[in-house]
Amino acid sequence: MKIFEYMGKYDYEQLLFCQDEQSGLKAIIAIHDTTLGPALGGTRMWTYASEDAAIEDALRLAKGMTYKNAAAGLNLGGGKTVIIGDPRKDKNEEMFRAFGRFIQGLNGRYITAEDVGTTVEDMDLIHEETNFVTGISPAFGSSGNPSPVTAYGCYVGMKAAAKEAFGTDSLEGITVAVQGVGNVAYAMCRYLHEEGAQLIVTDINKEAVQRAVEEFGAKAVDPDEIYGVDCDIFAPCALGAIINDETIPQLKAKVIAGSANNQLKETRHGDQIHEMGIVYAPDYVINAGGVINVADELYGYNRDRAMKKVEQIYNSIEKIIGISKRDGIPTYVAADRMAEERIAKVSKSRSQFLLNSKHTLSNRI
Ligand SMILES: NC(=O)c1ccc[n+]([C@@H]2O[C@H](COP(=O)([O-])OP(=O)(O)OC[C@H]3O[C@@H](n4cnc5c(N)ncnc54)[C@H](O)[C@@H]3O)[C@@H](O)[C@H]2O)c1
Ligand SMILES: CC(C)C[C@H](N)C(=O)O
Repeated sequence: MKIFEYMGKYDYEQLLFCQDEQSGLKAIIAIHDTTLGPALGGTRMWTYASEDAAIEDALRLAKGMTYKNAAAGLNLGGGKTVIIGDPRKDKNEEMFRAFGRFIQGLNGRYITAEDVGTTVEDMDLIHEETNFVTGISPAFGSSGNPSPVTAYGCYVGMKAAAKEAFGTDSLEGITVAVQGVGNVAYAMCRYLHEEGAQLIVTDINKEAVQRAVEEFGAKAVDPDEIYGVDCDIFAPCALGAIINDETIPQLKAKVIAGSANNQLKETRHGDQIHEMGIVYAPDYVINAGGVINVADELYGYNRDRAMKKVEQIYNSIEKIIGISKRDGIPTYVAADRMAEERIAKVSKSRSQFLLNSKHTLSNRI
């Protein structure tokens, strides 16, 4: 991979490779943009097919966090970490403590939290070495696992998208096909079930499927079948790049609204679903509940305040659909514009000179 070429193309600030022989830590921290503030983004632990695949994932996810944080109105930039390894077998205390020390070395440029493959317990270990970590245990006055809050944000965002497609935001009697019933989707399915939606689920983890079948009366299908099932809403809640050339022709849903990051394999796939009349809730807008929740820790965690902000995801999705219709552009473009405009405006307002302790004039203060 031509790393500098890629970083230059999308204007990344920094990419760090962190290695600790004793614990087996191999981590890649990507910082995309810190115009709005320190980069906040989770740590993913995953068995990547190659080092290049891990680097690309870290970079793509970090950029997504820049847009997510900007669109959510947070004063935070975008970054992400991937740890190469199997979260079921390769974790140990030393690994997360070593990782915490690397984060501490960045002196606040990057703040981490949970993502796929990492847990509150892992964040607590990182917290032994640095304060630049969120999503730690409620025992520390923190917000804990972000997934249930992400799920709530997805649920309200899905309702806003449904209103556009079906004329009502009630999900009663609506059929939702859910890909991946892990931490976020399990909690999201509970909201959907309570509102009377019919669920079709799939997961590569049979126990996760069984739980959804037993608790929510969901119908189970094989992983390859989920794209083509008869449904009103498709909710991608596993990994990225699942809106692609193979899956789009199979889709019967009128709405795509789910928690997965980087759902569009390429931007042209966003154009394609727009032309098909599918209402797409942009991934980083609908799944911002978790980051909104953990970011509140930076001010001293207040759950009511955080949940009020998460409720706003409904309005954000409505606004983006409005811009998309007004300007005749796909929703993913409308969301990108919203985020980019905010970053550009803040960048401009911060361009004036401000004296700090390092400047030659500082002894005149
Ligand atoms: N956890 C959060 O707060 C949060 C916030 C924002 C975005 N997200 C994104 O939402 C997605 C889900 O996150 P999560 O925390 O629930 O992760 P998770 O690991 O708990 O759940 C993902 C589920 O998807 C399943 N899966 C993986 N590949 C699959 C496939 N090919 N077909 C079907 N199922 C498959 C896994 O077995 C797992 O059960 C991820 O893309 C994550 O980045 C999560
Ligand atoms: C900060 C975390 C809650 C990040 C989360 N995994 C996301 O992708 O938004």
